Amino acid sequence: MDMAKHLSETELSAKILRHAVPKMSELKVPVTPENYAVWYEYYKGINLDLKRAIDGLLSNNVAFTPDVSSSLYKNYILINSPEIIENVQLETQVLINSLLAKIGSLSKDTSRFSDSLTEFDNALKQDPDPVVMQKLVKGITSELDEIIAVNGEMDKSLTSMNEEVIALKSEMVELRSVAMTDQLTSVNNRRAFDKEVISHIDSFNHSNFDSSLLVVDIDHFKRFNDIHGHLVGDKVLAYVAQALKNGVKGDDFVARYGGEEFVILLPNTTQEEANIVAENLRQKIAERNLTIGKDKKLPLGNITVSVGVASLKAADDKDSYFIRADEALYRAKSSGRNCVVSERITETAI
Ligand SMILES: Nc1nc2c(ncn2[C@@H]2O[C@H](COP(=O)(O)OP(=O)(O)OP(=O)(O)O)[C@@H](O)[C@H]2O)c(=O)[nH]1
Repeated sequence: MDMAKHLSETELSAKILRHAVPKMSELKVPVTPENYAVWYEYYKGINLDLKRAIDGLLSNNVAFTPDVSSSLYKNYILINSPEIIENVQLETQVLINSLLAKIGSLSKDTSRFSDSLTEFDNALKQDPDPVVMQKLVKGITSELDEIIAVNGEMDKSLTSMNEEVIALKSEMVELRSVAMTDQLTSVNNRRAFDKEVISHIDSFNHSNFDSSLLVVDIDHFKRFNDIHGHLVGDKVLAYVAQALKNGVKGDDFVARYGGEEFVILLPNTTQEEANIVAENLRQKIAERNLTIGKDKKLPLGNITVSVGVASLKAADDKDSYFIRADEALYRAKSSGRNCVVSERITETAI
């Protein structure tokens, strides 16, 4: 085989090492620099006389005794290419260094293997004792097996860690949604609104767009509680929340601000457009005659809401924005309820 073709020096050294060391071990040839030089040259395929000699020995099943090895070294290496020993040592060191660099990036489980390689590298530099070299090669082989096994385990634990992370992520998403949802009405809660309005104002400051805010309050809600009890009051709250949610677009953000008060953030909506949205919501809720009881025969009467509208201004923060809409709501209540009032005090309907 001619390994010298198409390979870089390091690739070639690695390839030769992978063939030479097991073969030497199989033939019980100690891994000394001299012996390794012989087998390195054999697998490199350039020293044709040496190749012929070894192939002849192999096909005749001749044992590679120390004498046989020594005469191969003297007759085919020392005579033909005495510089080969130095080259082999150099190339082997280059190979070991590149292996060390690769292993350095793996886990600490492989650090023992890296220590063994360093030891092997040092031994090579110091004209080593064959017995020590053989022991080192054996050690490296068995540690390599161990690393392969450890890496298999590592793969498994990485997979299960990955699964745990995915499960944890979905739990986090669920928890986040519970933390941001009003349990009674299933719309966003006050905390979610505060977060949303802050990021909304932040985007507004970066790229000026229209934004409007509705504050919606159920009229005389106390009466529902007083006449029908808190449980019916809760149902009315849930009904109004869903009516608001169903009455706006996907980008609009409906939240229960507290008690019987809701807020709706309308991105890309002018105040005039917001007035129309608010008026539509008010009408839809007012039109419906709610009934309660087992067979839904007990009339609950009409539910009405009052709405305050404000539009976002450059100097606004979340509080000033809300306060202007809430002041408009206060005026709507003062004007007789069941109406929409914008911050410019333009009443649109009763
Ligand atoms: N059932 C129920 N009632 C609530 C809840 N939160 C607040 N309330 C009640 O909502 C009522 C609000 O009453 P008020 O603030 O006087 O307002 P109102 O009766 O709606 O009157 P106006 O807003 O002036 O039209 C109070 O009776 C609160 O107890 C809730 O989660 N469930």
